[in-house]
Amino acid sequence: MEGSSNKISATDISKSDMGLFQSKELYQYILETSVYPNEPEVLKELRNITSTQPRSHMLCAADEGPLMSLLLKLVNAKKTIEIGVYTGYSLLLTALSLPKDGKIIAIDPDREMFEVGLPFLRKAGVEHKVDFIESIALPALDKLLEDLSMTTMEMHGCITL
Ligand SMILES: C[S@@+](CC[C@H](N)C(=O)[O-])C[C@H]1O[C@@H](n2cnc3c(N)ncnc32)[C@H](O)[C@@H]1O
Repeated sequence: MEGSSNKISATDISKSDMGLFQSKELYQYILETSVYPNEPEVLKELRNITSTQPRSHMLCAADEGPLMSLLLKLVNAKKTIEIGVYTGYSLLLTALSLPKDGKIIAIDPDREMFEVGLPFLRKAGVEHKVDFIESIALPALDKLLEDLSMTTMEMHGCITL
């Protein structure tokens, strides 16, 4: 659609950030009347701490949380992989949305930022669901696949230990 009037120009960037709403006022209204009042306290605390950290623009938007949580519950997710943790807002949100025996493999090369959010995972009582891997994603995913095929071979009796 090159040249079409639907193309987003640099000056429209902030408008495009509003997604479907296309109005800062409406977006603000939805945040204040629906999103923030329903955001669990521990997520609110993590959001506030994260706003004092370097690169806090990377934090996931508050209105993405309820949608992610709904989708995780709809598909009855038990195991997830989080690629790109930062301080762990979406990680904590996922951990709160999974059942008690749910598991998350969380991958990020930046352990320092993960540790900013770790006390909030503990406070919410969901730390046991998270297995943090300090790495960039691709080699960590390759290793997970390798381990999975080893386990499958063991299950089928291809390897004797
Ligand atoms: C946009 S932030 C993630 C936001 C986070 N999900 C949240 O809810 O706040 C991106 C993160 O990806 C990490 N990252 C960058 N390159 C990566 C890679 N190749 N593999 C895994 N994580 C990576 C960065 O260290 C950073 O913490």
